[in-house]
Amino acid sequence: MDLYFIWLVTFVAGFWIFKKIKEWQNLPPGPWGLPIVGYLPFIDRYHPHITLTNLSKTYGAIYGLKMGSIYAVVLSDHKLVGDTFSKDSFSGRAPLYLTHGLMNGNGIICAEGGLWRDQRKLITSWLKSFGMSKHSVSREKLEKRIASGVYEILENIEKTSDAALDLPHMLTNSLGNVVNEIIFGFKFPPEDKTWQWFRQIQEEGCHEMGVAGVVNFLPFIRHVSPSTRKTIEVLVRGQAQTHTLYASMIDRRRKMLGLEKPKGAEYAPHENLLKLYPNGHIKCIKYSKVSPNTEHFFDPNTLIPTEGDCILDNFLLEQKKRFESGDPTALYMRDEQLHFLLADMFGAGLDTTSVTLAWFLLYMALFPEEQEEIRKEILSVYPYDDDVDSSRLPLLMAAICETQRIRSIVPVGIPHGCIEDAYLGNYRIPKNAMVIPLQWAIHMDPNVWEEPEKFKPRRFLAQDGSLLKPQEFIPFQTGKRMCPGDELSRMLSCGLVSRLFRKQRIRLASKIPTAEEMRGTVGVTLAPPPVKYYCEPI
Ligand code: HEM
Repeated sequence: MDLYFIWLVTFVAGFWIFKKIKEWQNLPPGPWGLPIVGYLPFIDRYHPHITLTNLSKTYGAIYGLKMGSIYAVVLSDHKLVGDTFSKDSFSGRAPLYLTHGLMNGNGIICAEGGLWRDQRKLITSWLKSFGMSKHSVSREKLEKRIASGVYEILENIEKTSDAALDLPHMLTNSLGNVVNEIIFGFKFPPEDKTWQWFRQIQEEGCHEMGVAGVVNFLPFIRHVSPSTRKTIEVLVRGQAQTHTLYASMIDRRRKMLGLEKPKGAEYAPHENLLKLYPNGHIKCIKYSKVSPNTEHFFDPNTLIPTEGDCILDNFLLEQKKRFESGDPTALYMRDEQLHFLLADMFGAGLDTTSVTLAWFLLYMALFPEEQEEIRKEILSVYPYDDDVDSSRLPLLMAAICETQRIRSIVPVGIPHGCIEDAYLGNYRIPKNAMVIPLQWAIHMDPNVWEEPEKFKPRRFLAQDGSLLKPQEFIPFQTGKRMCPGDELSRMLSCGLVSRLFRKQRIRLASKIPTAEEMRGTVGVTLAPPPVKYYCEPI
């Protein structure tokens, strides 16, 4: 009996070890790491995309490595990214602490499964109906909204003659109001304190999320590192603060539409936030890791409501419909989800577009001859100040594409999560693996792009002068979760730059950034060095 038992245990253990070795053998190749932390200590904290790109030169277009508690698979070939991200198995999000832990799978960026599919369908169709598709009837209306935001910037520039301007900051403020109209249905008044506060929370949040990178992979770090604990505190409080602002916008927009909050849609913190200050004012506190906390009171009635369609109204109307009809998917339309969705749309839409434009302005100031050529194109196609169509300005669009290639604003890409055990070719990808589409490696591959470190907008032009879209160019990624705001961002960038360049010539007021500064600063996005500009009227 004893012998039989020993034999059975040995057999089961042997089988288990054999199975594990087989599984391990089928994983993609990759570097060894240390126990617990994996390869994390060897990744350049400030330029992780460079370390990962260098590894792809050793291990190939697909490799795997342990990053703390997470197994990551890195893809550095556009075709592999396309094939992988078109599969349902890879449509999840990586189980990172900051995304899963802080967002709880709410919103759209961190959502998965039924919630994600439902919200993505809604967002895509709403964006289209607002004019964000090439042949939409409402496109003209959207162009006009964008134009009005741009005039605000131009007026501000004209007012500040001869001064060195923080142009990216000015652009973000005005662009932000266009995005605010589309998402919330409100604009902030010019120079509004609460708008600055809201932007600062967003900017510091984006920066801190990058800095806190390691906590994503080793969540226990927050219990031992006071600095990481403080970062998380700032992020959590910042989130609560912005939710206060959303709560007041939701309340006001609901009243404007004459809607009641459906029973079952309540979000407890929302109710409490609005009860805090009976006169309806909001206490806006700015928690910071780098400066003392500040506070001010905000009267939501100062927000300027807009006429056009917005995501918030569409959500509220859909919410009413689903709750009234007893649709089981009403579950996806609760106020809690709405708060996270608004935050996602604002963050995804504004930060990405303004960082892209900030890099673009910098390259335009560094390459004045390209700036002149682009201006010539704008003035020849649109001699009068008309609504602009990006397809008629190929050189301008080529320069924007080249900016997005040479400085991928999300250089490691936005990772996906593997929702079930799956295979890529012969490699086994385990459930919960993080799949990284390494944009930097793809956009800087010398086998695809000649002299990849050189800024050459014309690489995006065909011989007949039309705009080329090489398949290796994936700033918005590809597949099931591809950015739904790509067309909006093109419309915003083109609408803004074409009007700015027709009126102003820009040049650097700060000293030329060093090669090191031109590498950018990694947060959620790769930010350019902060520089100022002179604008000279044409
Ligand atoms: C230059 C500007 C932009 C860039 C480079 C960019 C890039 C990206 C990337 C790389 C992703 C991840 C896609 C994936 O997971 O496979 C993404 C997702 C997303 N983007 Fe953008 N984006 C930009 C502008 C916008 C704008 C203007 C909006 C809308 C207002 C927007 C809304 C979103 C949303 C909602 C998602 C999440 C999609 C999902 O998880 O299903 N983005 N974006």
